[in-house]
Amino acid sequence: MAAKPCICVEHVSRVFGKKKVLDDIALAVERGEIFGMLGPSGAGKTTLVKLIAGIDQATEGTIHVFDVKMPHLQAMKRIGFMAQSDALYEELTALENLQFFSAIYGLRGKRQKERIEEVAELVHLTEHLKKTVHHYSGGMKRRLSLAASLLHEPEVLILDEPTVGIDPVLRQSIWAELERIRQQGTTIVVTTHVMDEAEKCQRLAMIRDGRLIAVGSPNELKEKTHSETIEQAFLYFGGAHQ
Ligand SMILES: Nc1ncnc2c1ncn2[C@@H]1O[C@H](COP(=O)(O)OP(=O)(O)OP(=O)(O)O)[C@@H](O)[C@H]1O
Repeated sequence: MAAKPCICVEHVSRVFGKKKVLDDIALAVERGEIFGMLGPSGAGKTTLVKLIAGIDQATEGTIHVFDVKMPHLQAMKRIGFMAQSDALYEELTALENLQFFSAIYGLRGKRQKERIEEVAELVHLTEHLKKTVHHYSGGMKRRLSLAASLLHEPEVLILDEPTVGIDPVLRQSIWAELERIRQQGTTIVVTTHVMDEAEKCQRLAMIRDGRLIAVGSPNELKEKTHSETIEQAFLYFGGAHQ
């Protein structure tokens, strides 16, 4: 029997006022895959990942993570979430921020120190930990947010545009790291606008105007549409061929 999906989204809609931002979304994310969500600005990607992370609630439909109906506090402790806007304390140093977040996740003493060193190294911020976040560049804040989401080694990692404002070299090393933690069994959901990042995902969901227009591996999506690039495939599914 096939293993149950790690994340199961069934008939999910989200309405804000009169606007249906997500419309009848159904998808399943397998354990240990990097699952990308691709779509233009305003498509509904952030809204969907917030529902999966349990920080917002669907108007209709259900979301299960680890077989638990979201939102659920215990399940949320096993999830790492990196929001699009950095939720950092600007007046504190980077180190104090990481200490604060690790305390929330229940990391203390030696383990806390070790994890802070590991995640800081990973995002190349070791030399800058004593700086006040207020003095950080946009890219440094993104890297610090990513480090914070990794502190407690979550089983599911949800990243909303993690590499915006990050230079290409560091972007590559962050993706190499995501691949490494995936191989250790972490399930990763990531939203992106960047086509070469989409290629690095095991599977992709293409989202437009709150609807799921296609799901599959990058190769499947390209083959199905006789496209050479993910961008062409997206345009095809979005109706550009009609
Ligand atoms: N709290 C809210 N109240 C009202 N409308 C909202 C709210 N949150 C999101 N929306 C609307 O929902 C739509 C989808 O937004 P969302 O941020 O999910 O898109 P996105 O695909 O993540 O875009 P981007 O790539 O620019 O981040 C937008 O039209 C947005 O204005």
